[in-house]
Amino acid sequence: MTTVHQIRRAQRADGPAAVLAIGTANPKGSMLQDDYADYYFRVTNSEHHAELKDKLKRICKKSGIERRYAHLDEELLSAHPDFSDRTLPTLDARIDMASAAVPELGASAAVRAIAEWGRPVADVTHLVFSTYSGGKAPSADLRLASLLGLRPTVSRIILSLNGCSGGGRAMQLAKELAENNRGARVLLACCELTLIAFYGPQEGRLDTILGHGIFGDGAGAVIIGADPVDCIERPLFEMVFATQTTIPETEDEITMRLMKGGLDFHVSVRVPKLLKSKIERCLIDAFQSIGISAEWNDLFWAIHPGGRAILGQVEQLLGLGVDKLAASRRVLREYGNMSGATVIFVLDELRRRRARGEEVAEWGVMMAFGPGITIETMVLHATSILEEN
Ligand SMILES: CC(=O)CC(=O)SCCNC(=O)CCNC(=O)[C@H](O)C(C)(C)COP(=O)(O)OP(=O)(O)OC[C@H]1O[C@@H](n2cnc3c(N)ncnc32)[C@H](O)[C@@H]1OP(=O)(O)O
Repeated sequence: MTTVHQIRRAQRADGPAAVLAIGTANPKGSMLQDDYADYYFRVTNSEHHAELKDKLKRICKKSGIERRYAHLDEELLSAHPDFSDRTLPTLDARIDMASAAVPELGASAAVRAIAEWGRPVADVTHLVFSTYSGGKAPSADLRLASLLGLRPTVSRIILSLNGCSGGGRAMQLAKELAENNRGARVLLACCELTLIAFYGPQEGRLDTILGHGIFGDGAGAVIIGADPVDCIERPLFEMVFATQTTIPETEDEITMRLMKGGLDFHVSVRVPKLLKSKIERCLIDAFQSIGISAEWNDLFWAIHPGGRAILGQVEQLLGLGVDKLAASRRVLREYGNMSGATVIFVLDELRRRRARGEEVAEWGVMMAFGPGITIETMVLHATSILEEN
């Protein structure tokens, strides 16, 4: 007679979950960071806030960002001039706009990931969708499933308001799903559109200036599964170990709240230093848990580029060589902080570097940070197949 234990074993995958394909997408509209302060103060009719404009110019200059993408362009803003005033009730209109645009951009990224994966869309068993830009049910996950033609039995999960740790959280969840369900193929999509949180400047609200200076729009999609099918699926990164850590008593340091005028957010100036105080502990604990002793400079790094200062603090703390955070820096430079989607772009950049023959270590770490303050840490192993892609 078959035992429950045998059934359980048969239900689980044999090997670790792996990233099998990656796709990314951005809205068509983009802007050079050098032009952003002039644009923002002009379209929000805020030229009279001259000091705030100067501050935004300073932040843009020091941000390490060259270009950012946004769905909300001047044409859409002229149809919704009330978006510029955070005291007006615009949440309904923003949610309507996001409900269409978030799954559409997510689908663009997912189509690329699925094409690279090489298997039919009907083989997707689970969908994990993460966004801070939604606010209604059924959510973007259902619309995305319909846009892609996923099977009606696909198991859907929506993660909401995880902020910049959303991509890391979704990756860990997808790993658990893939390893605990033999044959599962998880489509992870993370799409963040700033239209939910775009409004004019206000005296005394300096985090509004910071946010408008660094956040951008983007979507990342990943196919995750264990026990890859020979000759069809090509694992890029094996997902070896994952943890989540919360820094105690920091719940007020990064916050988001849906208000009648859109998503209100706060990012304290202490964030880079608070992260610096905890990151090495997370890394030591992660590597000790799997019995690997790691020299930080012998790893590859996929750190969420939340801001130039965060990358600087991590680099200094860990004594990293000058090129170790190059993938994160490049993504920050070319797209800005796309919140939860950003780490997916960094993984994509790392595998491209390796495909071009640049040296990428065998073992590495992905880290993402969000409200909590939450630190998502995942130890990754780059497979040899990566070199042949
Ligand atoms: C949303 C999520 O869930 C997760 C996230 O990713 S949250 C976002 C995380 N990102 C951050 O916290 C940004 C980290 N900060 C940085 O990268 C850098 O400080 C920066 C690019 C903003 C500025 O670069 P810098 O080298 O520090 O320059 P610095 O001269 O010290 O600062 C420039 C200005 O930015 C201001 N500034 C820095 N951090 C700020 C913050 N959190 N809020 C408001 N203003 C801020 C400074 O006060 C300074 O203002 P003045 O010019 O008026 O003095």
